[in-house]
Amino acid sequence: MILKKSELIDGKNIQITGSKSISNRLLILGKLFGNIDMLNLSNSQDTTLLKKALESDSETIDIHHAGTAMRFLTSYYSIFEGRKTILTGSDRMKNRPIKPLVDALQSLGADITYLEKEGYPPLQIIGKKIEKDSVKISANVSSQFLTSLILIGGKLENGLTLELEGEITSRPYLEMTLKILNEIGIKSHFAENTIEILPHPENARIEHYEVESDWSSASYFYSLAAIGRKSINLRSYHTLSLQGDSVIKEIYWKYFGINTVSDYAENSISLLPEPAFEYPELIYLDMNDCPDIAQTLCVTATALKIPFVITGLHTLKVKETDRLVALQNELLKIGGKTHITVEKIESCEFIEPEENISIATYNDHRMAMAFAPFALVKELNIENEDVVEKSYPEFWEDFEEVTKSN
Ligand SMILES: O=C(O)C1=C[C@@H](OP(=O)(O)O)[C@@H](O)[C@H](O)C1
Ligand SMILES: C=C(OP(=O)(O)O)C(=O)O
Repeated sequence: MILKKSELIDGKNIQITGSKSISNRLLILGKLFGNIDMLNLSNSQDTTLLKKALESDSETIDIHHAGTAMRFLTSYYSIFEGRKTILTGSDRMKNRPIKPLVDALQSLGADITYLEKEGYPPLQIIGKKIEKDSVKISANVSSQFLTSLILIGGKLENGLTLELEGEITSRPYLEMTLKILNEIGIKSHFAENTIEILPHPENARIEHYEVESDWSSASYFYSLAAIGRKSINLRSYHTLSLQGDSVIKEIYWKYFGINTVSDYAENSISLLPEPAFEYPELIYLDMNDCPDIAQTLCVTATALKIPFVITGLHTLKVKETDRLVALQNELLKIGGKTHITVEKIESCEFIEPEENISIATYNDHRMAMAFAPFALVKELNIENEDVVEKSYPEFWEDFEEVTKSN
């Protein structure tokens, strides 16, 4: 899809649907502890796939590229007594690790077999009653493994205690899980390297839940506002968010002068660029807590030619693609020479963008959405633009709504 050189239109309103992470947690919890009537559920493909899986009686469940669905369903089917499930996904999913989660579940007594490569999907899972109540699990590969166990913890007779090994990655996602549990009445304790989930008290549940909109999706509008220096209004956002990616407010204020002003009555926020903002000489950030917005930030900084050093990114290698390599390849096309390590990306030099820019997207929705705002600088092609549907199916309509080509 060619994005012509564009400018931002001032003051447009965009409604983004519910957080994919919150929606996916609620879908699993609803199945385990009683149906939850959800407002503003995410319309992402990942959430739709999870919802369909939970409604399906088929033996084979294919969750395509949906990482959280893959991980959350592994524990869910492990305790689904009497159900045999073949849980599989896309080729990429078959190369995204799941061993720490499967090891933990097996040591709790679950019956899980690898059907192809050891340590990776597809899995055969025979659901059974889990009697044990404590397990060790490595916490530095993906927080989704821990969330998966936490979600079923309250369903086990004696609850579940997790002993986390190694550094904890993507921590706000764990805190989100525990806060949602608390909202439905399941108590937990998280101190140092131990997470304890108490058994679910009988009858505790929530019937209705209004999901706040997705902050990772909002990040692309922060990037547009930062590059285009015009305002955008987004709904439905609250000042207090369960999502770690809401830190985008602070990051884009500090480094790009984008002020986030909330309208409480409307549940909306306005992104207002500070006039005459002085850009920093260097952006130095650890994004271990918010890995999904790293691509957004790297593109904004490159578009504005602000040098950056971003650390804490070791999980990017095992997401929809190796995001560090993908970023390095594609940033070069828009004029950003970078150096990458296993957990870091830093800019080295800004050069002229290519004459005919064509951004490869590597089956990764966030590559497409993160690079789109560069159209405010120069025309570019986004290859396989449909990838956005994984998290934000109407992204291109919304992008068109706030921009006009010139
Ligand atoms: O729990 C979640 O909803 C998520 C956790 C994060 O994954 P990792 O913990 O693997 O970094 C994040 O990248 C993903 O998009 C959603
Ligand atoms: C990493 C992501 O998703 P998942 O791991 O759930 O596939 C994402 O949405 O950026």
